[in-house]
Amino acid sequence: MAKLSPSLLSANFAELKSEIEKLEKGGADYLHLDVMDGNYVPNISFGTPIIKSIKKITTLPLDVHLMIDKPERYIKDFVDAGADIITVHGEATIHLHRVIQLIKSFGVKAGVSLNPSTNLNSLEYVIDDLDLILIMSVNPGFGGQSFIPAIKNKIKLTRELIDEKSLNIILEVDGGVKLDNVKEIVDLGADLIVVGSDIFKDSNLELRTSQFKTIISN
Ligand SMILES: O=C(CO)[C@H](O)[C@H](O)COP(=O)(O)O
Ligand SMILES: [Co+2]
Repeated sequence: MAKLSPSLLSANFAELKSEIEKLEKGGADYLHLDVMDGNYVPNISFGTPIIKSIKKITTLPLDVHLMIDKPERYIKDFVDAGADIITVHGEATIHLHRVIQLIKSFGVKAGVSLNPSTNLNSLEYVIDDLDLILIMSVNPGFGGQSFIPAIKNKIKLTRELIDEKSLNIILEVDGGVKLDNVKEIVDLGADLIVVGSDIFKDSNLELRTSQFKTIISN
């Protein structure tokens, strides 16, 4: 059964506590936290102080998606802030193997994210060490973009690779997921679904979250 990780990127940050409560009531399984540095991606979002505050008001696991250059510089800070999963971009570091080991040395789950144009083969020599693979289905940096259709095949191939090797890896899909395409994405083999704008565009966050949960649980 697939799980839901709402992205707070599209939340109203002045109402963060009540918005998180609504996501929890709607059945969210994780919270997806998009950290952007204005360098690896063109946008700036938020960092450790916000994550530390969120950790105090929720029991949901924090799924931290680092869209930052040289993420090795900040892994300990995100662990200390309360991250349960830390996902780095394979394209953002020269020493991907070392970063994965660093994340795992803190007892935190390690993920690698791939941009739409990055080949799955780039994970060949690290895949056995991963807890999660995040397939980007939009170019990272902004919420509210459209799902790139070519990524459907990448999701399918990633699922096949994980299953062929009998690996215990969560397959997460992030970007452009909406009520009308989420079923297809789950059927392609995704385990963890990120949804940002298509939840927060609805004034009833709890209902919208539960609608996604109903679809992905069936
Ligand atoms: O990593 C991201 C963007 O880089 C976000 O997690 C993602 O875009 C979610 O937002 P939406 O569902 O609106 O596409
Ligand atoms: Co994300």
